[in-house]
Amino acid sequence: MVKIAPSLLACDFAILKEEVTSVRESGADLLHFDVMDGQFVPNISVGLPILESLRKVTDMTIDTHLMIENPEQMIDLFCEAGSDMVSVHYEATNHIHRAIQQIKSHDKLAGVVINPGTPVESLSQILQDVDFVLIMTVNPGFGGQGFIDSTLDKITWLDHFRKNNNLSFEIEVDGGINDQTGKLCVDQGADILVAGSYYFNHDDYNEPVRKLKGE
Ligand SMILES: O=C(CO)[C@H](O)[C@H](O)COP(=O)(O)O
Ligand SMILES: [Co+2]
Repeated sequence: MVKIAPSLLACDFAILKEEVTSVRESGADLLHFDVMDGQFVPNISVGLPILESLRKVTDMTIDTHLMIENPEQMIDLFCEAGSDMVSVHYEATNHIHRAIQQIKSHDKLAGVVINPGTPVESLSQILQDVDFVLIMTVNPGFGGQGFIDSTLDKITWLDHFRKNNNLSFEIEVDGGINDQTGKLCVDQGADILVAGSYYFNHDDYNEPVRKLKGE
């Protein structure tokens, strides 16, 4: 069964605790936490103080997506602040193995992310070492953008790669996910669907979870 990860970027931060309670009750599986530094992406979002507060009010798995330059400088802090999963962009570091090992040294699940313009084959040397791969299906930096169809082939490629090499990393997708694009991704082998605007635009959060899970 596919896992659903609402992206808190689209929630109402003024009532974060209530939002997180509603997300849990909706049957979602993970909390996706987007960190933007204004350098790697042209936007700034939330950081360590919000993550620490979030950790205090939920036992849900927190999936931290670091859209920041030089992630090695911040990985320890984001692990210690309460993340359960941390992903770093392949494009943001010259030393992806070091960054992945740094996350794992905290006993956290480690993921690598690629932008829509980055070929998925670039990941072939790191796939043995990661717990999950995050395929960006929009250019990162903003919620509410349209799904880029050409990213679907990357999911297919990853699904074949893991089967052919007996690997068990999960495939997560992020950006422009709704019930239709979500189904396309799941059909290609995606295991985790991140949904921001589609999820939080519903009055009843049970509905997007049901639809994204194809129920
Ligand atoms: O990483 C992200 C943006 O860079 C977000 O997770 C993503 O955009 C979710 O928002 P939406 O579902 O509205 O596209
Ligand atoms: Co994200």
